[in-house]
Amino acid sequence: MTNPFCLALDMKSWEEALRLLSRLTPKPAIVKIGPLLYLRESGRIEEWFIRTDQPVFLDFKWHDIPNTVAGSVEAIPGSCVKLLTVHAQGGKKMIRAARDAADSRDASGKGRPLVLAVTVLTHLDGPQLAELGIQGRQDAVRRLGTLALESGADGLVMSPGDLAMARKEWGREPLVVTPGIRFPERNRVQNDDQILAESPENALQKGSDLLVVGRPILESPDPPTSWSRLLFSWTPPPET
Ligand SMILES: O=C(O)c1cc(=O)[nH]c(=O)n1[C@@H]1O[C@H](COP(=O)(O)O)[C@@H](O)[C@H]1O
Repeated sequence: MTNPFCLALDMKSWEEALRLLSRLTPKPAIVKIGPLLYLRESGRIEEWFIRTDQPVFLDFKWHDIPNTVAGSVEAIPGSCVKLLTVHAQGGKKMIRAARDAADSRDASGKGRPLVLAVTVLTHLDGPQLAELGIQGRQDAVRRLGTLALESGADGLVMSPGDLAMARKEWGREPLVVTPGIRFPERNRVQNDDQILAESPENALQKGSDLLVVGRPILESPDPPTSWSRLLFSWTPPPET
């Protein structure tokens, strides 16, 4: 990765997405495309997938029976998708099916997307988790994360508030991706649903490998300046 930043393209039009991307320097290491944009612009996105060399994080958070998830991974067009998501709650067999399908893409020359397992969604607070029968967020992240890593997931998605526990539990090795990033000095986004959000500085310091950032850039009155602010939070490693 050229930098530890993923831009979530959660907008309604593909033109808007391309226009925003063209204004950002340096480019995000990877751009995230999920249902919000894909379902509106699937035709153009699929064409772009075939010809782009921009790394893509395809975020459909699959949570289905193993056969359906494997078939969905196989169906991804082109070879630009480097990261994809499944829900850890889909269970061992589903995660393994996603990983096997990712491996078989590699065998057929399409490259191997890394399979990320979403542990506990970053909007779920204590009362909502209790309604789901889950007592204790970090305990659930630990349990689901271990299950996912043992089932072939390459990495985990979690809130930055879970990072300290994650690095203690699994060490530096697994790839950990964190949405829920907010600039403390300009923390308001519309309908904000992230709990345990952290500044980019804190998330990096606590050991996040990839920060997923959407609305703080998309809703900024000046996206290039907000993007520079984000980049400024990161110290590139010394060149060897
Ligand atoms: O898998 C994800 O990317 C994801 C998992 C999660 O638990 N929480 C979460 O917010 N996300 C995604 O991360 C992005 C966060 O966007 P902002 O809250 O606008 O910065 C959105 O595209 C979400 O779909």
